[in-house]
Amino acid sequence: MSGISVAFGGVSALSDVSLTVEPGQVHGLIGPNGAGKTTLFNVACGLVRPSAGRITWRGRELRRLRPSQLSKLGISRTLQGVGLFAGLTVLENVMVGAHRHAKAGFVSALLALPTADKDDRLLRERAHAALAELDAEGYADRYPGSLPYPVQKRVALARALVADPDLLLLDEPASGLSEDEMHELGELIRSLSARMSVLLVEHHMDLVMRVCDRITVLDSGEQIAAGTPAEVQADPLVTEAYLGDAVDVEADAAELARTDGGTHA
Ligand SMILES: Nc1ncnc2c1ncn2[C@@H]1O[C@H](COP(=O)(O)OP(=O)(O)OP(=O)(O)O)[C@@H](O)[C@H]1O
Repeated sequence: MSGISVAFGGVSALSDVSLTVEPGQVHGLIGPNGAGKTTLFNVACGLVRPSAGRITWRGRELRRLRPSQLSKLGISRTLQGVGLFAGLTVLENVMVGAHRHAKAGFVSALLALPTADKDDRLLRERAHAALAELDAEGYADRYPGSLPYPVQKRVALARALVADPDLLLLDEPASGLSEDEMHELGELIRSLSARMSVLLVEHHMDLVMRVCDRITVLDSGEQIAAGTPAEVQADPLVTEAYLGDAVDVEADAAELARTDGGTHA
């Protein structure tokens, strides 16, 4: 993505931001609250159309990227939250992610049309394998709503991985996870980079610093730094941006303490 700008109702959310995810690398996107991370992620997914800038994928410019094109392009994503279909089993949810590999298409496979038998078997095999990789195969026949949140997140990741993407877009995959689960997620993301590129939007700084090859830092819609984890950590602009955020949080807490909200906190 290069020179990306986005404005919501005339208010600038991103201004001239450029970011390249190199093949086989994990690229982190960080920044304080409201920095524009989700907006840039949504541009990469085709959910937000930039007012300026270019999106290029494998040397070809994507003029009107739509979310529905992503899987054909070899791009998978997980969004904040989990977004699983409540009425489908875990296995069926993951099969939805594999549909680009089915000749007859997922719908005919789900309806078990005779021509789709072979596809159906292949889809199931792929989905089982993806669940096994995420250590979630035991939940294949369960419905998402009955599962703990961290397991739902693993299923959502399996659904993204089953398509065997070349680029995986992850929006806050560690939210709601325990320390141990986050550690496992870090190992998984590192191992994935052997077969795909990853764009990782994440608040947990230790995870980002551990797994990323390169990091882009946004603040108030502008790119303030980019480089290796060590370079970014040593950049005074980055420290300043995060300190500003910490001061804001402290000021918010002080404000809250002065109001009724504080007495009930
Ligand atoms: N749909 C929208 N309509 C109007 N303004 C928006 C919209 N989405 C985001 N914004 C604004 O754009 C700016 C960037 O928001 P964004 O959610 O991308 O930041 P972020 O870095 O992901 O923040 P956080 O870490 O809090 O999730 C913010 O000022 C936000 O209020």
